[in-house]
Amino acid sequence: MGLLVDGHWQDKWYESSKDGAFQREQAKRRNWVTANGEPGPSGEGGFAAEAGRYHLYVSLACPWAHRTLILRKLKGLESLIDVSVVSWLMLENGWTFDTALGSTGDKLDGFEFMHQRYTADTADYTGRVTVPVLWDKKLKRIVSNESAEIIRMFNSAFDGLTGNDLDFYPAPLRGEIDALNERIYPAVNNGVYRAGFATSQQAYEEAFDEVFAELDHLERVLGANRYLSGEYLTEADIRLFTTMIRFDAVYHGHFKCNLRRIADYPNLSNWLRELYQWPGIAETVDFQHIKNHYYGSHKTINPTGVVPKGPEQDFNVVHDRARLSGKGVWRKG
Ligand SMILES: N[C@@H](CCC(=O)N[C@@H](CS)C(=O)NCC(=O)O)C(=O)O
Repeated sequence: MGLLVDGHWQDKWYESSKDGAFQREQAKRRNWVTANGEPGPSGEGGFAAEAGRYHLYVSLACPWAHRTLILRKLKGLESLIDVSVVSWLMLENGWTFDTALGSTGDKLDGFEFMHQRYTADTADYTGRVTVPVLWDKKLKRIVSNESAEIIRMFNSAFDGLTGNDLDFYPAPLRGEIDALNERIYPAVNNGVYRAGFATSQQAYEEAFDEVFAELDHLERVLGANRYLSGEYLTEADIRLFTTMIRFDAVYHGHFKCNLRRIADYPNLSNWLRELYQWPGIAETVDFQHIKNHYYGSHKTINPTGVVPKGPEQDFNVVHDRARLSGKGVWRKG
């Protein structure tokens, strides 16, 4: 674990604030691929949607990268946007490339380290070296290293090439989806990390309480709604899914979020199984990478690197969500 300073790699664990709270760095590359190359909501223009032009770097362990893999799959982008999968192990060199356990190596340049991808973008880059990264092979630049924005690009920019009309961020539901994301990101997606990476009792307990208060709330929401925003499955569900699928296997133990398991929440666990069984989603889930990465890479939390064998889980068990009315994914047009 480390970061680049003026283009040089430094091995350094996260610095928590004075009160022991974990702080996640803001993503620094925020351009957008758009249908015709016009600028998106942030960054510069010049990134037009083209088949084969962009390459996605992911870790199968990482919940943020996982979102992008799911949207790539559900939006039919697999033949247009190829993927490199980093090693599950992240130690003193940060994310590295190998070809063990389904990792692919760096398919573009055969780099050894992910930080080389960042310095290929900017020779004197300063900041953390995170995944996912969307790379432009034509301009040899990072388009974006912000998953929340990469999934929005995938939702629309390539539609003219794929003909895929599924909409995970439909205009009439945007207010509701934004409100869900604004609650769920700090309390749950990042909340489990704030609990796990806290270096003081107080910071841990605050994060822990927020995680479970929000899960209790979501359990009630999913008692009345088939999906988070109602009858349609949206990006809000996908963003929550990648945290929920990891919860009982890693966040409950490794990040000490152990008040309850997701399996103990009837609505959340049935909703989780429905999403897991959604055509295409299970193929994006890799528990070997997930468990090995967290337990093996965070030596400050688990110095031995020993990976627990359990829990026993079967996400293919039938779910009960058809009792609530649902319309699947919104279609454009
Ligand atoms: N804002 C980013 C966060 C990505 C992120 O923090 N990824 C983690 C992996 S789960 C990472 O690469 N961490 C390496 C580091 O912070 O040094 C996004 O959502 O895309």
